[in-house]
Amino acid sequence: MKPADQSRTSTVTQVNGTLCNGENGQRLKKNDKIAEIAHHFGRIMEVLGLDLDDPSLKDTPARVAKMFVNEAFVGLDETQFPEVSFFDNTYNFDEMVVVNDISLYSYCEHHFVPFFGKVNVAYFPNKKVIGLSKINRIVDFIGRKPQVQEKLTREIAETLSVLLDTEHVAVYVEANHLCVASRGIKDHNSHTKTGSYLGKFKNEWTKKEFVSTFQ
Ligand SMILES: Nc1nc2c(ncn2[C@@H]2O[C@H](COP(=O)(O)OP(=O)(O)OP(=O)(O)O)[C@@H](O)[C@H]2O)c(=O)[nH]1
Ligand SMILES: [Zn+2]
Repeated sequence: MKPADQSRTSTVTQVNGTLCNGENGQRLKKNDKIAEIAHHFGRIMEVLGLDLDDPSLKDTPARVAKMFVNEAFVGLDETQFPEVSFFDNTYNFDEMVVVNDISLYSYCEHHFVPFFGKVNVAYFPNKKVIGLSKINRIVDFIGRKPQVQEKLTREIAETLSVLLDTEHVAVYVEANHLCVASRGIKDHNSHTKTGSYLGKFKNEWTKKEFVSTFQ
């Protein structure tokens, strides 16, 4: 099941048989998106004074465009949301399930440079239990688009809440932002921590039990 199946999310539009994100007027097929981005990225390189005839640089515009659409920003295309397998909670497990240290790669929407780190997720199962690796896949997918850490944290929590049909979800993200570390203030020691606590996790004791698994 994909969250696009749920009423909560749907910015997807069908264009010429291909599903694209329609929110920003980007009603293009995937290959047209790649061609368009390659054209504009090539222009950026030219404006910067780079030689597009250099054998090492000539394929860079197309390479970057493919990377943006298929990898770095694939999370903008909801049709690529990972397939998720569920299992009936026949054993009636109603304790906290925690997954720690999920790898995260994302992009700052202000500077278009990466931020990356770790995500911790917990939930109380309702009628469904999710395959463990699927939580990592969902975090990876939601990470792969330009955004701020606060929005990312909340989106992971809300998506899991819908998919798992439980209001009891917690997400904690710790990340290093290259826009802070490699430019601007150039502070490579600081990192940013954000949490989203839904349902029972608003209770201080429950939140503490979750936080104690990684701090
Ligand atoms: N709240 C939040 N801010 C972010 C995130 N990623 C980047 N930023 C901040 O977005 C802000 C953009 O500020 P601006 O003043 O417009 O940009 P800037 O002149 O490049 O700012 P400096 O980074 O301070 O050089 C910066 O303070 C960034 O640190 C994020 O995930 N969450
Ligand atoms: Zn930034």
